[in-house]
Amino acid sequence: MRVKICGITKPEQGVAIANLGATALGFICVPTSPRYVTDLQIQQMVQALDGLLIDRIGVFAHTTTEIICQTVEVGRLTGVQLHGEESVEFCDRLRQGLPEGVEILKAIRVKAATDLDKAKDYLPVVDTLLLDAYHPGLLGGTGQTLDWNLLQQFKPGCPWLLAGGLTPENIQGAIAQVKPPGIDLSSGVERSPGDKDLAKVAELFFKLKLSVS
Ligand SMILES: O=C(O)c1ccccc1NCC(=O)[C@H](O)[C@H](O)COP(=O)(O)O
Repeated sequence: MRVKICGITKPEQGVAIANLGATALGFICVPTSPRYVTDLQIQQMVQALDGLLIDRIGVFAHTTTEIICQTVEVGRLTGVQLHGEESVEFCDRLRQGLPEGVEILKAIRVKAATDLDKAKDYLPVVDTLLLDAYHPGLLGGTGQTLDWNLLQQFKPGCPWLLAGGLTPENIQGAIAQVKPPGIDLSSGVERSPGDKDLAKVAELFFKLKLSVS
């Protein structure tokens, strides 16, 4: 299963989380976030990951394709997550500007079943969908779960990640109920915003092993 841990701000925590079994790390490139990191910080964190096989995803919202492409280059990112209200056309334009092979993930903040229909519009222009909880004042990292009952029939025809309020405590229930191909966690494995709790990350991977065995 794909496991993305998002909101990494410290090189040593990124390396430790990669070694615990994460398949992707997320770096928040949204200046209003308490987990925001600059291009240079991403560069240093990615350098510390050299030799480790792990996806490196920049998380953006409401910015320009030029800024995204620059961060991808400076930070040697393997993927870009769009976490705002980016349109299908924007994703298409971004694809033209990105180097070949860079993954595009589109986050959909799910308030109602109609949001899942909207998700399908992005299929021609993105590689992966990420379903997150809707919050009126925050874009992400909210610690809130979405209504998993809405996802019983969600089979978009592309890879997707379940996000929103996942923790070592609720992860087994989420997997049993939703059966997502991948998961994304941030605040559920943190001491404070941007400061990951490695004991919680280890507990997460322990619970995941129990879920698949
Ligand atoms: O995490 C943030 O601070 C953030 C800010 C602005 C846009 C996106 C953001 N996070 C995106 C993520 O992928 C989080 O992992 C996702 O929202 C789940 O967060 P959580 O509910 O805390 O597990």
